[in-house]
Parts: sequence; structure tokens; C-alpha cells
Amino acid sequence: MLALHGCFPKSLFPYPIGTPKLETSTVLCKDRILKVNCCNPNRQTERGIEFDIGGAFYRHESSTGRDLGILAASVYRQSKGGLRVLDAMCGCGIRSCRYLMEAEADFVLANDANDEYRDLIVGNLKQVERDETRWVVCHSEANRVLTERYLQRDFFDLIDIDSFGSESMFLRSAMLALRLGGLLYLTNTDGYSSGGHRPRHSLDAYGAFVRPLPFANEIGLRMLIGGAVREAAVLGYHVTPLFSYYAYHGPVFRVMLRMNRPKILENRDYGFIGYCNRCGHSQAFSWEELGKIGCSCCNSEGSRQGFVVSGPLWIGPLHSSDHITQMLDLAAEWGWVGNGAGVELEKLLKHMLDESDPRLPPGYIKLDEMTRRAKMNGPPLRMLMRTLQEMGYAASRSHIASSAIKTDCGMAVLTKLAKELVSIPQS
Ligand SMILES: C[S@@+](CC[C@H](N)C(=O)[O-])C[C@H]1O[C@@H](n2cnc3c(N)ncnc32)[C@H](O)[C@@H]1O
Ligand SMILES: [Zn+2]
Repeated sequence: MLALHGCFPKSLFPYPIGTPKLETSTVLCKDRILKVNCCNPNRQTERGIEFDIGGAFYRHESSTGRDLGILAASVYRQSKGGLRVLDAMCGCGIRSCRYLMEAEADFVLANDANDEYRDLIVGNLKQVERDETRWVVCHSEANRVLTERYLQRDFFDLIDIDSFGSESMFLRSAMLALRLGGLLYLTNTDGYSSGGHRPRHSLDAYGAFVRPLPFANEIGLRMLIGGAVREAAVLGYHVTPLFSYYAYHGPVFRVMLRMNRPKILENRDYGFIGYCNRCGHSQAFSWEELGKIGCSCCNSEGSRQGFVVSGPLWIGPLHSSDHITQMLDLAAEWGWVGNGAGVELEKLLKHMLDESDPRLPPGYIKLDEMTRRAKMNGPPLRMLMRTLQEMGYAASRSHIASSAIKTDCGMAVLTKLAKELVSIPQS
């Protein structure tokens, strides 16, 4: 049995050509499945699908991340007319079940290195889809199964990597096994790196030197996308995020990327983020500006005055507004949102839609940080946002931090405006 904590040594990849062919699924006899179903106390339900979690790692809190993946997969299938999914770390197989049933995938390959989950995964899949030509279960190390599929020229439309810790070691093999225009759904739970507490580690895994920033959880997403942009460039591809999602339980960072060939002169949105410890302003800048600029808000220069730089990272929009709109429409069509249903999912997708404004720079400003610096009371967030928008600035909430604002208005102007709003008596 393999070690199962997402920490296979890099020396295992690339695999030599000629690795054994994948096994196909074994069929469990009917009465055995029934026995598992009746007697197992680990029964769960997600979006009406009943399944067994056995001894596999399963978190109910991750269901929103799965909802988002299913919506994006379904939007893809509707536009391309087909969907083949490789669920590289499937656990009990809930994602595979949902890709088959809800996203109506034509075919799903459900893989988990732990072969003790075989009966569990097969049992769950059989319950949602009796046609066994539509799914296969296998138990390989993820890099191995991805590389084998690539060598067989058997490409997938969506590859889901739901790893523990960092996903970076699976990026290359996943991109090779992905069809052009296909989707890569990545998960990362490495909160130490995004928090700037392990800059050398983030440099190794993502090629980004990350320092502590007040919007660390957004940095986690930008680090993940930036690492994928770099890996894709090595292979001659380009990836862009369709959505990015930070979830509090964990922390958990998830991004859905679309992979294509780069267009000539395409802006890779791959650069640096500076944060000024003196005034709290943050800004993105390009490679050409690296080392030449300081804080554009209070004019402090260099790290001596506290202008710290992290990167290279993804500095473009976290989501595609077109894609989020399509996901929202689909969620409404399925009754997942609207008419009082799915309030949290609807709120999340709407926040993502607002956040996808390309004018918004990376990062967010926590109102309590701003008011602490300025030694003032803060105005209501809604009022501040509305006023900024009326003045022609881009302004949005962040799906990551509830009392934070994203805006292209500099810190000095924002603080002055907030002070003015507080001094206006409210009716
Ligand atoms: C986070 S859990 C997956 C949860 C599942 N996707 C879900 O949504 O419920 C990670 C799974 O990856 C498997 N795993 C860990 N390292 C692996 C590797 N290198 N290759 C394949 N599977 C691996 C573990 O056995 C575990 O079941
Ligand atoms: Zn400054």
C-alpha cells in the first residue's frame, strides 16, 4: 500500500514509459452491496444523493466546493456537448457520483491510491449509475494514472485534484492529460505558505516568495493560480481562472482553471503584489516595474520603510464573470438558488460575480484595519461601497472576508472618504 498523504516523493515522477495498464472496475455482487448499504452507519446525503463514506476522508463542509465544481462541469458539457472526468483523488467517490449524475458526464474515471476503498467507491457509483461503461475505478498514485492516460493519448475534459496539502506536484501530469480547452479543478490546504510563514516553501512549490499580508487567504488563491500559470507556460499552455473559492474550514483553497494555448501578446496577469506596512495600501505591478517602485499612496520606497513585495503571483481577476453568470443561471434552473433556496450559495456566487470586475486590484481592505490605523469609527460597509461606486471607483465585497472591501481607490483617499461619511449624521 502506498503512503496516502499527498506527499509522494518528486522522484516518482516522471514515470518510465511502459508502466502497467490500469485495472478496470471489478463488479461487486448485488447482495454484498445491499449488505453494505443496510448495515453501514456512515450513510450521508448530498443534494439528494445517498452514499456511504466508509473509512474514507469525507467532509460535509466541502459540499459547496463540490457544488461549484458540478456547476462548472455542467456549463462545460452544455457548451462542448460532452464531458469526460478524471477524479484523481476520489475518497469515497462522492464527486464521481455527482459528476455522473448531476453534470451528466459521459464517463468518469474514479481514482484513489487507497485500494481499501474499492468496494466503497464501486458500491457508491453503482447506486447512481448501473451502466458500467460510464465509469471505471482504479487505485494508482495520481501522477501515475494521469501520466498513463497521457501516454495512451486518452484525454479528459475535467481533471479534479482534491489533494491534502499542496497540489503542485500533480500539476504537470494533470495538464498533460487534459484536453485543450479543458478544466482543471485544484484544491490546496496549505495555509502556512499563503500566510507568508514559509516563503522558501512557497518558492519551491509555487515559484512565489510570499510574505505575510493582511489578505493572506486571497494570496492563497493567487499563489495557486500563479503556480499553475507557470507550470502551464512550461508546457506551452495558458490557464485562466473560471472561479476561485476560499473556504474557512481548513483553510481550503479551490480554483477551477481553463487551459488553452496562449494567444500572442496575451497578458498573463502574472506579477507582483506590494503591501505598504506604513499606510496599509497594496498594489499590483509588473515584472518591468519590479525594484523600481514603492508605495504609490504614501510614496514610501523599499523594504526599509515597510513596502514588502510578494510574487510572482496571479494578479488578474479571480473569476470569469461570464462563467459565474452561467453557473448562477444553471443553479437557478436546478432550484439550487432562488425562491429562498440555497441562500449561502447564491450569496457566494453573487459576491464572486462582483469580485470579477477586472478593474479591481488584488487584495482587500479590512475595515477594522483601516479604522484602527486612522483611529476612527468606520462607516457601514454598504454605504462606503455605494459612495465609491458613485464616485466612479470599482468597489466590491470579498467572498473571503465579510467585513472587507475590494476597491481600486487608494488607501489615503479611502480613509478620507470614510472619515467624511462617519461625520455625516445618519437619518
Ligand atoms: C481530500 S481526500 C478526497 C476527498 C474526496 N475528493 C471528496 O470530495 O470527498 C484525498 C484522497 O486522496 C487520496 N490520496 C492521497 N494521496 C494520493 C495520491 N498521491 N494519489 C492518489 N490518491 C491519493 C487519499 O486516499 C484520500 O482519499
Ligand atoms: Zn504607503
